[in-house]
Amino acid sequence: MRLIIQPDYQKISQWAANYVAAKINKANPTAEKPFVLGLPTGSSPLGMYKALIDLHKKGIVSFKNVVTFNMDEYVGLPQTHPESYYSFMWNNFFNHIDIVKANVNILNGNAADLEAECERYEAKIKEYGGIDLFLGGIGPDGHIAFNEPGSSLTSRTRVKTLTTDTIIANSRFFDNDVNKVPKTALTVGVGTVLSAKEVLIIVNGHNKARALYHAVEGSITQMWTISALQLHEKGIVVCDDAAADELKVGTYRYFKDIEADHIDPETLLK
Ligand SMILES: N[C@@H]1[C@@H](O)[C@H](O)[C@@H](COP(=O)(O)O)O[C@@H]1O
Repeated sequence: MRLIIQPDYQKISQWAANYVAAKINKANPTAEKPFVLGLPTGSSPLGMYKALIDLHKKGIVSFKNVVTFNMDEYVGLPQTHPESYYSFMWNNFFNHIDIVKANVNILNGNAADLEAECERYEAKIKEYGGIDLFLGGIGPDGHIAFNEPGSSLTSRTRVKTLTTDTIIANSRFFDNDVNKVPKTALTVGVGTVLSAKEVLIIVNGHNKARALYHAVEGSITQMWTISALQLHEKGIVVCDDAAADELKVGTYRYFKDIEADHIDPETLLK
């Protein structure tokens, strides 16, 4: 696992955006062979989306031949609801770049048959030959997508019941009213994320420090589903100093030291 520690949120957002843009450019995608990107919602990736929009506006990256698969979606929330992940993605990212609408894939939380919807999603990812780069954030309890504590580390896309912790955390988007937060969601599995060729996770803020500790220094456990990233060949975590608060000083210095020799993705964009 690579752990990139940056001083603040602005820096991690820019680092992640540069990395994504450099990957897309390197792949030189075409309509026949698009670059397949897995995408998260939440506050963690917002800065990266802004930075990617900026890179697009400067003509540094194009999403024309990029296919996206979102991680998750609430069940039963109308697509047009301002807090649906569909609205989030179009408002915060897709409306501002040159993505082709048909290349955007978001789970349909209003499908008549939710299980069939999940199977369709996995099959479609396979049709594209898998996800090239899966981006993500984590919850304070270490969940990735909506893979709550106790989720199988080999799970695939399915319906999940949200924990009280997640419902409380996400109520900030629903007038702070837990009763307005959907109780279930469709989510890719931990196994779906781990099947991607590469995974990049953004972690910021002190409230994620315990989760980051479990991700980096803890044992692999279903109770902190992000810890499964330790099994991935190419897992990258980009975090800010505040999120690194629970790491051992030695761990912090170790990653700072070995990352010092890595190429800054910004240089790949010039
Ligand atoms: N399903 C999403 C996750 O994908 C996200 O990582 C998490 C953290 O959100 P935030 O980035 O807002 O802290 O929230 C939700 O539960």
